[in-house]
Amino acid sequence: MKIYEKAPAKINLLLDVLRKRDDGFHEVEMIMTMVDLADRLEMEELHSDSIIISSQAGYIPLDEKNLAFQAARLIKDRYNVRKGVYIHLDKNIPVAAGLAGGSSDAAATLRGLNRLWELGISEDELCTLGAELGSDVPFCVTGGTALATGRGEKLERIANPPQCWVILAKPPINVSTADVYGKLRASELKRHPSAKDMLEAISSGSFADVCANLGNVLENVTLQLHPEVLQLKEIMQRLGSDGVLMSGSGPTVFGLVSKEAKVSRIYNGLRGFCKEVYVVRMLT
Ligand SMILES: C[C@@](CO)(OP(=O)(O)O)[C@H](O)COP(=O)(O)OP(=O)(O)OC[C@H]1O[C@@H](n2ccc(N)nc2=O)[C@H](O)[C@@H]1O
Ligand SMILES: Nc1ncnc2c1ncn2[C@@H]1O[C@H](COP(=O)(O)OP(=O)(O)O)[C@@H](O)[C@H]1O
Repeated sequence: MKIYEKAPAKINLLLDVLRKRDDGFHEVEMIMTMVDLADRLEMEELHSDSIIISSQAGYIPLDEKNLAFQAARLIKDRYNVRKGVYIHLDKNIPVAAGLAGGSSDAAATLRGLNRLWELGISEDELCTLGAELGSDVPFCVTGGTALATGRGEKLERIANPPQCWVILAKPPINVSTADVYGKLRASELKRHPSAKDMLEAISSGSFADVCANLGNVLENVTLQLHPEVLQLKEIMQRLGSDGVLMSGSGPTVFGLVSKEAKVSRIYNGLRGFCKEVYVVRMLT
C-alpha cells in the first residue's frame, strides 16, 4: 500500500527569545502559521526491515541524517514495528531557509507512518515523539496557527491570521539555526516584539495590526552575518509589501500583501535580485 502526505512550510509571524536555558536551548515565544508551499511525501511499506529515502533534490542527505529517516526510525523503534518503509521526498521547500522544510518532512513521516502501519497514535503523542527530533517538529505535526513556547514544542492553537498573499524570497546563502541562536545575546536584547499585541491583532482579524506587530529577535543576528538579507527586506518594503519579516533563523524574508493587484509587481521586482521567489497563500 502507498500513502501520501503533504509537508507544508511554516513562517514565524513573531519570534521572541526570553532567555537562554541551562540545557543550551532558548526559551521562546513564537506565533507560527503554515503556508501553501509544501514538500510531498510518498510512503510505501517494505517487507524488509529497512528505511529507504529517495528524493529528486540533490542537496539533502538521504541517509540517517535525513529528518524523515530519523522520524521513521523513531516510530519503528518506539512501537516495535518490524516492517520497513520506502519514502520518496518531493522537495519544494528551500533547505536551511527558516521555513522548517526538514521538520515538516519529519512531521509528515510521523503522521503518514501512523496511518500506514495503523498504529493509532494520538496527535499529542506524535507531538511528543516529534519533539525528540527538533523543536519545530511538534508544530509541524499539528499545523494550523499556534503560539509556541518552551523551546518551541509547547503549543496553543489560535485562530488563523486574516488571509493574504505571502511572498517568500530566499537569498542564495545558508544559515545554520544553531549558529544564529549561538550568536544571540538574549539578556542584552533591548526590544522585544509583543506576542500579546500579535495575538490581539489575529483575534480581531486586523490585517494592518498583524503587519504592524511582526517581529523576530533573530533577525538582527542574521542581518549582521548576511547584510544581503537586510537589502532584500528593504526591496520587499519599497516594492509595496504591507508587512515584511525574516522567517525563523532566516535567511528567507516574507512579505504579507493584501491586494492581489500588487503581487505580480512585487514578485517581478524581487526576481531581479533573487532567484528563489515564491508567491503563496496562508494555509487557513
Ligand atoms: C528558529 C526556528 C524558529 O521556528 O526555526 P528555523 O529557523 O530553524 O526554521 C526554531 O526555533 C528552530 O527549530 P529547529 O530547527 O527544530 O531547531 P532544533 O533542531 O531543535 O535545534 C537546532 C539548534 O538551535 C538551537 N535552538 C533551537 C531552538 C531553541 N528554542 N533554542 C535553541 O537554542 C540549539 O542550539 C539547537 O541545537
Ligand atoms: N528532509 C529534509 N529536508 C531538508 N533538509 C533536511 C532534511 N533532513 C535533514 N535535513 C538537513 O537539515 C538542515 C536544515 O534544514 P531545514 O529543515 O530545511 O532548515 P530550516 O528549519 O532552517 O528551514 C539542512 O542542513 C539539511 O541538510
